[in-house]
Amino acid sequence: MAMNEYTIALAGNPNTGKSTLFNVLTGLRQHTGNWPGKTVVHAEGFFTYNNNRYRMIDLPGTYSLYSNSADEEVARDFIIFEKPDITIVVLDATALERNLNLALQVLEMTSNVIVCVNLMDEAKKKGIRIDTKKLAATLGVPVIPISARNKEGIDTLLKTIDSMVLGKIKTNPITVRYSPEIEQCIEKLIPRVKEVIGDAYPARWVALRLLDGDMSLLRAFQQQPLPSVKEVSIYACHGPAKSI
Ligand SMILES: Nc1nc2c(ncn2[C@@H]2O[C@H](COP(=O)(O)OP(=O)(O)OP(=O)(O)O)[C@@H](O)[C@H]2O)c(=O)[nH]1
Ligand SMILES: [Mg+2]
Repeated sequence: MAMNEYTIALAGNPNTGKSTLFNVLTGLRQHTGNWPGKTVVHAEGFFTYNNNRYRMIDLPGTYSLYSNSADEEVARDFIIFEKPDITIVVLDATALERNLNLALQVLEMTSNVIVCVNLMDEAKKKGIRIDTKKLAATLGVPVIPISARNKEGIDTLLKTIDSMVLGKIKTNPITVRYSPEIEQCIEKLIPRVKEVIGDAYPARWVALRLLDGDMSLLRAFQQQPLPSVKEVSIYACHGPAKSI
């Protein structure tokens, strides 16, 4: 029987152990180091588990997925346009608050997310305790504590990946709510966004990016085989125009 192939993207802040996890899962030797910005373009590797084949993409480490740098655009475009079956967000257990920012951004983009809280060994040494069950309930996606360097938690991660691609795990990602003014704009924009780009992209996230004036995202959309997104951008900048 032919194996199904699924794509998994690894996202996270710089230096959280993404490449270390990539190497553990794929058996490859993607270069790792303890300084930020190591993975510049994404690397690809493969592994099989429970009769499924997985293509892993090690995305560059970023603090956000707006359009501040080439790295952020690479990571953003992969998640939005390549639509990985699963995005694993790798967090540093010793800097959870800062790292969760990126996790929330990914959860606005896709619901197929597994959060890995890495460097649990370091957190333990520092006396940091993390209630991963509570975090999972709050975020609405699985949260797995791991130590990639010590290969701890990998079995649970693999089982969770397997359950997710088989549809046995239904996620319910938290929705970040903004000020009433912004929420009103989002509400107005969403139907227009859906009209232009259809259901293939997360409309709420696109609306938010438009409200932020993210021209780089518009350019990325214009390179996709889609109707022009000009109308939506005009709407985002000036409110409802007569011609729309
Ligand atoms: N103590 C400990 N160190 C880890 C663990 N996982 C990774 N590291 C170390 O953290 C450093 C960064 O790891 P990388 O895998 O290069 O991190 P990265 O997220 O790929 O970094 P960028 O590509 O720059 O975004 C390396 O020195 C790793 O050995 C872990 O579970 N525990
Ligand atoms: Mg890396």
